[in-house]
Amino acid sequence: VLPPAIAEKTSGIEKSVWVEFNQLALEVKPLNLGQGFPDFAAPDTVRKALAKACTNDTNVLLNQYTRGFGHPRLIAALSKLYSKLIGREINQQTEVLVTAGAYEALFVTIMGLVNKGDEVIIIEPFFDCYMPQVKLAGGTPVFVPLRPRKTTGVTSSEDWVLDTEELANAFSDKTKAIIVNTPNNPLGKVFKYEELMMIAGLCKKHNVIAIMDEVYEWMFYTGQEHIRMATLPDMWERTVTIGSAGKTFSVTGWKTGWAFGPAHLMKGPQVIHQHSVYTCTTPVQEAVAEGFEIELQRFGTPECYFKSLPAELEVKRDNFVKILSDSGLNPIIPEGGYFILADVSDIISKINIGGSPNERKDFRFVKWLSRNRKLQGIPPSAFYSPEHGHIGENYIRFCFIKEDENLEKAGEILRALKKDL
Ligand SMILES: Cc1ncc(COP(=O)(O)O)c(CNOCC(=O)O)c1O
Repeated sequence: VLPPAIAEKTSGIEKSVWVEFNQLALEVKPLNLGQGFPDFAAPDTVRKALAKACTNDTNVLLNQYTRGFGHPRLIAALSKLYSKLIGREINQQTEVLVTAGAYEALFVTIMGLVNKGDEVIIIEPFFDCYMPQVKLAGGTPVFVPLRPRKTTGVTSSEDWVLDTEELANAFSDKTKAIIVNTPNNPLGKVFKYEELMMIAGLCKKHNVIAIMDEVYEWMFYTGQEHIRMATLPDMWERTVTIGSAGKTFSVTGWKTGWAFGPAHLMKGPQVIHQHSVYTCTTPVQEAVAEGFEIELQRFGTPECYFKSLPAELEVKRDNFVKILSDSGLNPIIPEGGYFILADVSDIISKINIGGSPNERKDFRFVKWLSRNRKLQGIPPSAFYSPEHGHIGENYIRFCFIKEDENLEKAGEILRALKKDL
């Protein structure tokens, strides 16, 4: 008899939408508008910086271990950038932690702050790892969904709002933290000042920490602005902000992220980090640091990558909204991020998508579309709790940080599907 293997703490969190649908993509080889990464080259600034770091004959130690909480050059760049954005001096030694992607920043923050039995409020739709990470920390996730105020005609992520009473009722004396993702994946909602102030008020009233997932902080479109919770009155001391080099510089394969906040909130995450990943890749951190130094030089100009990328994405977004509308899918126009949800209930009602009845409609539809029309998205109900999955299951999520020709190809596939129905 073999010893009992998998740890009990993994029960209930075995599934991962990324594992399942990346496997499908490998099998089917569809046009993949599923997982969020660009299908075009990353900016030369950081690519050249990485090549230089790896092959630097004067500083050969760039291929060896660096400082555990973050490579000094990157910590300095992050502190300089965010001190400017937050409007306060961020201490390089105690208030910034570099991690293996924002994924790890979320993990060490939740593991480092949440005690067994603590409740953590998660606003839906949410980046799927929040729930399993809260459970691994022994916490209890409490879900509060954004709900659409408007579902007919052209809609926007702005139409998806929190019911303030429902949110207020979710707080209890056990609530330790609330996780807010703005700009939001998969909706693309950019939380407004008033919405963040409402959340901040509840955090202060119940002495709750705000864990802000801001990996899409530069990707907001005309008429929008990204407001940082840590800048709101009396919120610095109770906010941990999380960022991603993968999203900021379009290098998702580099798996480098960060968390920053007051020293008393960073201590726990640092302890978890030092006993798990301990230190992140040195040459990549060197290259990301150089990337930030370059962008800080030209900060605010149209050439700055933090401006040029969203400008390029907004054109892609508007083109893809038209492609979806022309194909009979009702898009929710995102205010930010690089994903778009489209209502597919009309299409689903006209085809036999098959699949097992205990699987949500959107999971079955995404598999059907990938296998039968070689176009892959992601099922949005994966970004909901089981009880609220019905809110997302009439949609499909597409990623539009893709070459224009690939977005056009997706349009051809979808228009052909509409014709066949
Ligand atoms: C909100 C959010 N937080 C955190 C992360 C993780 O960031 P990183 O890649 O830096 O670990 C991501 C990356 N998402 O990409 C997968 C997808 O949705 O297709 C994210 O969207």
